[in-house]
Amino acid sequence: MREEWFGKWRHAFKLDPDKELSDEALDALCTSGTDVIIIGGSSGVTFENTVDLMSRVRRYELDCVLEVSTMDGAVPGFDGYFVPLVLNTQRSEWIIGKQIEGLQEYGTFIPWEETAAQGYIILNEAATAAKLTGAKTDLQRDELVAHIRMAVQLMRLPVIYIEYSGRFGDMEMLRSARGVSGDARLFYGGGIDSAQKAKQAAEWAHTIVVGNVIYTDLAAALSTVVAVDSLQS
Ligand SMILES: CC(C)=CCC/C(C)=C/CC/C(C)=C/CC/C(C)=C/CC/C(C)=C/CC/C(C)=C/CC/C(C)=C/COP(=O)(O)OP(=O)(O)O
Ligand SMILES: O=P(O)(O)OC[C@@H](O)CO
Ligand SMILES: [Mg+2]
Repeated sequence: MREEWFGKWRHAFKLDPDKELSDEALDALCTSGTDVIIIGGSSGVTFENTVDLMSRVRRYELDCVLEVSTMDGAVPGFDGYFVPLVLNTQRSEWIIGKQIEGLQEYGTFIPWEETAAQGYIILNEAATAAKLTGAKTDLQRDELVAHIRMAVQLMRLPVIYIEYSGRFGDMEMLRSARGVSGDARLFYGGGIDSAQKAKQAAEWAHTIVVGNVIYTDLAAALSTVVAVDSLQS
């Protein structure tokens, strides 16, 4: 299997174009030793606020990739692109509908070597993304495993994203996910707001993603980078 452009990341900060971030905070994040800045959000993402944030991150050496979550927010110039598909919803528009519309619009311009699908499994009912997509968040362990087998073995998705955005998730669920993640990279995000939680999640996920705490407690956000440094992938 070829080495993917996201294949070595252990830690990512996710920045939301719809939220304010000072230059000082951005500097601290971009020089923290994190592997990548992911730009993405599930609401209020526009072309303008995405370009603005991208150009601010571009002042640093660090890779900067976009999770495309709205048609408006598909902006050229990133190092890589993720296209999310929500696997645990019955609403097909969030599995392939919007993505096909996106391909109709931008298909010719997509840098395929640096573009990958992410199989999202959203497990926190209070997350904006869960409400937006009508995700079935109360999956039992065997249902989770079946979703991941579907994604990895049948759909051959390169990334599985266990999403608890807004709260720290069930690490036993994450452990089960890792057990069947096969050749896919397993991303985990949700409620990581300390070095200890970062370590716990990084025990099972290939890549941990830290989002909301950036905007409430920058020092705590920064402490999550060092916590993963000391672990093997
Ligand atoms: C040259 C050029 C134009 C380049 C662009 C190339 C490119 C790759 C284009 C893609 C075109 C395309 C396929 C577009 C489709 C876009 C689209 C609308 C896809 C649907 C995505 C989707 C399933 C969205 C649902 C929500 C979701 C899963 C978002 C992911 C991010 C996320 C969960 C962020 C967390 O959100 P947050 O706001 O922080 O949430 P909380 O409030 O809970 O914290
Ligand atoms: O914002 P938090 O809860 O850290 O979650 C990170 C990320 O998974 C959001 O998509
Ligand atoms: Mg958020």
